[in-house]
Amino acid sequence: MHGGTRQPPSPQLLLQKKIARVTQKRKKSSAISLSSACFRRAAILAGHRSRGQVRSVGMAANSRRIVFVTGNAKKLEEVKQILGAGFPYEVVAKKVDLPEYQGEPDDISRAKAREAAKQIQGPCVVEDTCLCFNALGGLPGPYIKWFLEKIGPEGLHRMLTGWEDKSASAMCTMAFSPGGPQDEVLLFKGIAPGKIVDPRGSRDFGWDPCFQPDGFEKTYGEMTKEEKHEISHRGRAVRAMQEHFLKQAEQDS
Ligand SMILES: O=P(O)(O)OP(=O)(O)OP(=O)(O)OC[C@H]1O[C@@H](n2cnc3c(O)ncnc32)[C@H](O)[C@@H]1O
Ligand SMILES: [Mg+2]
Repeated sequence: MHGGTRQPPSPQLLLQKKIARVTQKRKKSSAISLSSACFRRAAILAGHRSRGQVRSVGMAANSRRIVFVTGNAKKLEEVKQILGAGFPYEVVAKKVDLPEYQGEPDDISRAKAREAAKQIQGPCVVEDTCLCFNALGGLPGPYIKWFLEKIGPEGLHRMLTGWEDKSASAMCTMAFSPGGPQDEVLLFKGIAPGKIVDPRGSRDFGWDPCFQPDGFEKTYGEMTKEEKHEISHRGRAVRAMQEHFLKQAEQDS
């Protein structure tokens, strides 16, 4: 027996329990596919569609699947790892090179999701990642891809020579489009504060070796995937999206 003070269950544990509950319910219900119900529900909530109109959109979506549109294999790998085996939908990847939009991160994510939905002709999820340097007023932000491509992780670190403030934040925005051009896009965000350091660790994925999250002595590049996902921008955003879909699935089952 312990002395009475019980730790509250962690958000991760609560999420796992929810996944188990929804998966169990899904097994019991053969009448309707959860993913189509989920997509319909999201479209009803998000768009301005009647249940009848939405039914056809839901049915067009492949049953029990969420289409994740990205041109980046590493992102896909991480999203699948974060969702884990317990997620009641199969994540299907569609490799499409989407335009790199300019502007504010939320607007970019919405435009990207709408374009992806147009190209694949149905509901889908996209994600956009920003790396924002506080000394530079948030830049490179959504343009990090080009900076990384041209100057690499060393160059990103060197960009802050002359600035005392090395702090930065990594931001991931997952965006779900129910499929229609006028449908509202749902956004799920995850932010990880940290700092830009001289690169250390694996160079397997983007700017991982030069980003050290707050509270850790390791860069993303030095962390195991599990360590990274626990606290990363993507881990946070994907779990927020996962909670949303599980809630919808629970309500619809
Ligand atoms: O097709 P999409 O999904 O847009 O894939 P992308 O590679 O073009 O991705 P972004 O437009 O979101 O640009 C983000 C850049 O940051 C990199 N990146 C994204 N997530 C990262 C992470 O967790 N760790 C390190 N680098 C990352 C990625 O490789 C890109 O160079
Ligand atoms: Mg991109």
